[in-house]
Amino acid sequence: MCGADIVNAAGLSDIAQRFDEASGYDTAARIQKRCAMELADRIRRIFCGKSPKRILEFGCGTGFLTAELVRLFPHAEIVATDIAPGMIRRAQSRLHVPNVRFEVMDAQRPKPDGRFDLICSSLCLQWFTDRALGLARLASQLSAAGRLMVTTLARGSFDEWRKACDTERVPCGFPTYPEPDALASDWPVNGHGKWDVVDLRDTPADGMTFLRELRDIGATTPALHSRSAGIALRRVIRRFDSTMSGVTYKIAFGDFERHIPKGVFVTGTDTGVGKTLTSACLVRAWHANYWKPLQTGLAEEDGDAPTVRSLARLSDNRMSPSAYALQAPLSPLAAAEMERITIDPARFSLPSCSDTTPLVVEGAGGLLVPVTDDWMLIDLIALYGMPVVLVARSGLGTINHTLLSIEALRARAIPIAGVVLNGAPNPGNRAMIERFGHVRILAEIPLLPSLTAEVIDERAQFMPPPDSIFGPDATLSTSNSEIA
Ligand SMILES: Nc1ncnc2c1ncn2[C@@H]1O[C@H](COP(=O)(O)OP(=O)(O)OP(=O)(O)O)[C@@H](O)[C@H]1O
Ligand SMILES: C[C@H](N)[C@H](N)CCCCCC(=O)O
Ligand SMILES: [Mg+2]
Repeated sequence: MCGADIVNAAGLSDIAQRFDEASGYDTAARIQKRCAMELADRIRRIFCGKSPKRILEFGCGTGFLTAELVRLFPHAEIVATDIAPGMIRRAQSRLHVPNVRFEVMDAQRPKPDGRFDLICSSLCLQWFTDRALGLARLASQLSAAGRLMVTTLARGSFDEWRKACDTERVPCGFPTYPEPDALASDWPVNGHGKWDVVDLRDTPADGMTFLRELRDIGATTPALHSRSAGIALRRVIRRFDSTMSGVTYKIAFGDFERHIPKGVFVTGTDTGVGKTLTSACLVRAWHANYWKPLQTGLAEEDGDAPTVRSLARLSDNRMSPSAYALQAPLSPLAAAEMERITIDPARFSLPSCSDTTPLVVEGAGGLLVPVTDDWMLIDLIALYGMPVVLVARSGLGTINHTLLSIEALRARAIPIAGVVLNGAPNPGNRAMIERFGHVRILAEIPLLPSLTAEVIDERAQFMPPPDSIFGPDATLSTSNSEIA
């Protein structure tokens, strides 16, 4: 049950309130139970004997799937969430096990909570108002090869009811559920997903029972029970009862696996801090490809890609065009608004890269730079999951900026490869950042007399070897305690 929309006096969204009041859920939810069991069996087969360490379930309802997860993975840490507090209370009353933590959460805005090896949900996704964005946010919390496994309603669900409504020329009141192709296009860009649709038949006693049971599970939509629909509804029920023998649920089973490409995301404590310079050095040192997904300020400059191409002597086939190339020297959101463009953050597919050719991605400005009304640059970094190279000035003021940036990255469990200090060497600041940031200083770039390809050739020799970032003994900083 998900989907923050209109919020009532109790602070519950409209959808949350309906599920909060769905008192008869368990008895009416025959299909929900069958879906949860089938999804659990698919999860069992995918993990075949191995147990995910951390599991996030969203839209847990009264805990059908949660109970199966506990049975399958008794030693996993399970975080079971739902947008409706009433559902959480019922699930908690059903499941008293130490390895399950129940939380009220809107799955469309999942709160950062580390990495999960499995994120799963049964019959909740259909309540998302923006499925692609919601899935991208959830997939950002998957571990390196983590799985996102869900069920949702697909086109053709309740067609028997729709036909009765069409015959009686009455609006059917159900949303138009997506075709499998539409579902497929909503998979996040940080991995590979597939869907398959299974028909589940349900045989409620009659049309009135069908509607009442939908209400009992909180799954109805306002149009079905508005006053004015009363008379017309009785005609539809008569039509349904006289022509139909049951209801089909087209259940789409989704299975998505995260893939973290071999590369780094170069971000900084600020704009103008040396991200492009560092990117050019890394590209040169690693023979890497380069991408600048979000470029602004083209009214005043050529942009970072041409700069990296020239400084790192990069051929065109080693670069990809920016997803958005904007004129104003502003944040991507502000620059896009000036051009009446809406940035779609869930569709930034990474350019191809390979194990032999890593990818260097450069951000725009610092971490909390707005890209859309509810998507920051740091969310893009979390989505890709690549280790971060944080570029910071070397001089006074950098300790605060750098530790704040590290704190923001840690809060989202984004791995940090290390910090590049740019400017006149400052051993004191370096020591403070290492000591309080628990990060490696990957390189120090002094003030350079000029920026040429020859200077970059020379500086590239001081960059860390790729194996120290991507190899089996890579030391990425993932927590304040130590360099993992
Ligand atoms: N160590 C250095 N020595 C000399 N010039 C430098 C040095 N570092 C950066 N610069 C210059 O400072 C300016 C900003 O550097 P750069 O473009 O790399 O910053 P950035 O973080 O990529 O900025 P943006 O946020 O716009 O992408 C550039 O003109 C660059 O040539
Ligand atoms: C224009 C500039 N060079 C970058 N491309 C964009 C920097 C955005 C910074 C937003 C901010 O933190 O105030
Ligand atoms: Mg730059």
